[in-house]
Amino acid sequence: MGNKKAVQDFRAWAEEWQSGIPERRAVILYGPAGIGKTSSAHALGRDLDWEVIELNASDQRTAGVIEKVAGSAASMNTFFGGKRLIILDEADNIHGTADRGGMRAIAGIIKTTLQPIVLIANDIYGLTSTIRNLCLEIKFGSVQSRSMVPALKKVCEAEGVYCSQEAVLHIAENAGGDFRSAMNDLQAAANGKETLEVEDIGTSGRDVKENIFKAMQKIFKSTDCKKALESTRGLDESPEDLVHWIDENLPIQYARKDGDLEDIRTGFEYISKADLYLGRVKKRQNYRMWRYASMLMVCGAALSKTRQYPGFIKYQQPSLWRRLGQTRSKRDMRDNIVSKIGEHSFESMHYSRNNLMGFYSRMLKDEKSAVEVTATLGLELEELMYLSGSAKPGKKLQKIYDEAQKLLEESKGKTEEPDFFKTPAPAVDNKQKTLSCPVIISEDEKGTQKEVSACKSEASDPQLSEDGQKTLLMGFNTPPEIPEKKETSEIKETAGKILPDGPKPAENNLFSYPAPLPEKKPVSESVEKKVSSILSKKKVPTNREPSKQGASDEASSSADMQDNTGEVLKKAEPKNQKTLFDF
Ligand SMILES: Nc1ncnc2c1ncn2[C@@H]1O[C@H](COP(=O)(O)OP(=O)(O)OP(=O)(O)O)[C@@H](O)[C@H]1O
Repeated sequence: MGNKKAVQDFRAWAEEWQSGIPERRAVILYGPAGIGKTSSAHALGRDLDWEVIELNASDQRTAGVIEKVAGSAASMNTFFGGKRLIILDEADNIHGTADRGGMRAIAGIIKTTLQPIVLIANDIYGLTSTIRNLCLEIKFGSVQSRSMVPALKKVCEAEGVYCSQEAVLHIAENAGGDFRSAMNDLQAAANGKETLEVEDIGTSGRDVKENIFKAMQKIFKSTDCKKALESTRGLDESPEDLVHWIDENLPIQYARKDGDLEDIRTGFEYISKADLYLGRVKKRQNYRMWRYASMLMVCGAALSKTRQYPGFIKYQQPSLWRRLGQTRSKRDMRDNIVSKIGEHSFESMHYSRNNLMGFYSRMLKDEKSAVEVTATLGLELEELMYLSGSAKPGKKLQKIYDEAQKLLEESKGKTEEPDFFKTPAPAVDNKQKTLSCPVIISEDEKGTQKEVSACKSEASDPQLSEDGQKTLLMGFNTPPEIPEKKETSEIKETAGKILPDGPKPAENNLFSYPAPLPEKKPVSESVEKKVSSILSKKKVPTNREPSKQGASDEASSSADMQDNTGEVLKKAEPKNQKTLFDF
């Protein structure tokens, strides 16, 4: 129903597929919701007897999923040689965290697909310009209410409900060009009825989008706060959207020829207070505070006028939304580049955007590094333009891009990164090996002692890569491997025999570790000092001999303490090792 021209173009594109591969392998059907875009795609598939595969917004549409489902469907022929129509519904919503990389994947598939692809979108600017350039764009318009009437009547007949002409007309007009809404309204109104009159619709009629304009009128033309609030209650707009409507239209409505801005100023003060509440709602997730926000924005705007503003005003949709829609593809492109940088540098999106993007952009200034950066990140020509800050894809950029593609072709199959980003392998010298592989004394079966490296031989050691590069694990002082059968005391003994130039093994003590502490005084000294100061104050014997005159309880406890400290002092060997006392 309706959209004749759009349907014709769509059909013509499909006919091209019947006889080969058309120049544009994919089509974008775009326009408002509920006007038959998805239905047209399915109808086309049925008319031409094509198999249909649909990926809609409820499916997770990451790059991986799209490549798996649409990619393989696009590159394989059907069993009987017919075509397979791939429908990507709500394609303008493929963004954000979950669908990251999805747009790139779609662009890649469109370039090489052997099967027709249909992208469906409400907002064409929600798609990247790369995708838009690859596709044929077909615009679908709202369905006119007079076109809806026969279709609604047909549905009534099929359902065995009598609908009066006025009732059907009323539903059609109320739908605002959205046939899905009209059908929903018809179903809601006719539910459980055999006849449907216009009065039945009055109560169940939907609050269509156009009502926002009526609500604007109530807010700006009257000073009745209650009525203004009521007009916003049944709207399909949350206070977060409504505030943009009021913000956009307040200065239009309260503009005065004499240039007096007082009413506008007062109105904006209320809007800003409402905005504070909206912020709190978001932060605390306390939606009860929406009522204060609504009250402030609606009543504030209505009561801020000091005089009446008669005459017709054409209320506007929030321009912020339009601007966001227009810049969305740019923001998407930036996020795509940032995600590639993040992937390459193992950094977050946030860090990559704020700290790294500038560096990568500078690397594009030198032609040689630009080719390598482009290849390594897998930049598209448009992304290259964005990152280099060029408005047009000049010859220089095109050359960089082409060379990067060549580089990628050449490195296909190789797993290595281009040299530019390769980390040079550190030289491995014998000294390093000695440090990381302590030598221990081990005894063979005959009781002969031998010096043995704690690490396995280089050739058989999995921690050493082929080119002799050290792995991460090797960089740390891992305690030497100890044969399982040995008792703990034996292990300690073996550990004690570690040669002086090798690192000391960590004692199995929660509070000690073998790292040298050069700037700190040796623990034992400080403990000794403390203890001797206590002892000198208490004047107690310095050994375990019992006091001849009978030591006081206090003194004996000090003696115990000294004894214990002696233990601690012993444990504190070697001197620079940290102990419990240090904490
Ligand atoms: N022009 C039309 N002719 C016939 N039926 C239509 C038309 N528009 C919408 N419908 C009916 O409305 C319902 C919704 O249509 P459809 O899903 O095709 O809309 P859409 O434009 O793809 O909307 P959205 O953008 O929300 O996906 C379908 O059940 C379809 O039968």
